[in-house]
Amino acid sequence: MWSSLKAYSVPSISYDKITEKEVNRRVIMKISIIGAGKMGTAIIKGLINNGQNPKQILVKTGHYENALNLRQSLGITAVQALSDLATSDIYILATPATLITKTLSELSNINQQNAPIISVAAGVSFDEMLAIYPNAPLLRCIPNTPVAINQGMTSFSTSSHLSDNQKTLAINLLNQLGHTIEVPEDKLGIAGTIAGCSPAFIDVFIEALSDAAVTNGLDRALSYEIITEMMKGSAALAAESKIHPGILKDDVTSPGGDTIKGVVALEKNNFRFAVIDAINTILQD
Ligand SMILES: NC(=O)C1=CN([C@@H]2O[C@H](COP(=O)(O)OP(=O)(O)OC[C@H]3O[C@@H](n4cnc5c(N)ncnc54)[C@H](O)[C@@H]3O)[C@@H](O)[C@H]2O)C=CC1
Ligand SMILES: O=C(O)[C@@H]1CCC=N1
Repeated sequence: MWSSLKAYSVPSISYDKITEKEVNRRVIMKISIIGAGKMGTAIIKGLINNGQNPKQILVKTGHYENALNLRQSLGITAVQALSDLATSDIYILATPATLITKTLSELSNINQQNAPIISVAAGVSFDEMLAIYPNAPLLRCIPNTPVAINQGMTSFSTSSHLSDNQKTLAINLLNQLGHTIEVPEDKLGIAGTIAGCSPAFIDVFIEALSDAAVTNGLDRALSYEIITEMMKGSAALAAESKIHPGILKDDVTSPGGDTIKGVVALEKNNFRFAVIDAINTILQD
């Protein structure tokens, strides 16, 4: 059922449907999440959805009440102080970027097991973090909100202070959330932007297509179903066939037909440039 502006929820796991492969991928380690807003919560949902025991997910939020609410809804373990996370196997920093260095400074005093630290903060470099916590076993990544349903696209970079075992542990965790790609740190900004920010552009596009559908008399919920199925299929066709998008577009545009008229109208309205400009504007920041 399509809801307009309501929070989504991830369906709970049906254990009888879990395959052997999934069982093997299930993790039992203690995961600490520091900051559980939109991204932290999406990661928690993805991990639980993949079979992680929620009690083994320790969550520290800015306001303890938020962690308690997550305990109520997702069954995680809420903690009050960073010092409660001393024996974690892995840390995920998902606070606003402005709080990352302060959090790392505190973490440097409590990370008893020298556990790997994953930062999801956009724009906070290894140099900035290592200046605060020298030799920290860091992995930087930019996930996107579909990690909540294990269909995320996460780009990541690793610091030289991450051992092979620490790297494996961290990447195994990210792999539970969907597709992952390692990139050099100087490419993390652009890779993270096109995957991390663009879900919002896609959502605006879905909304706009739906508005057009409703303008032309189609039921709102039906339009969302048609649009999202169309997007899934189009993305899958491009991903699986690896055919150039220009050729896939040509396949849809029948000579003298409807689609080319729509494509021309998009070009008239600078559709391509609007998209390129959106990404460039983000990166200019
Ligand atoms: N939202 C997204 O799609 C993506 C977000 N990110 C990154 O994730 C991070 C968080 O972004 P959002 O979740 O969107 O923001 P948000 O504002 O929803 O979440 C931030 C959370 O940090 C918590 N927090 C504040 N002070 C804290 C403290 N002292 N200790 C622990 N938690 C504290 C806040 O209560 C809040 O829940 C940012 O660094 C952002 O760059 C990265 C990729 C995608
Ligand atoms: O808007 C932001 O800053 C974060 C980073 C990527 C997606 N959301």
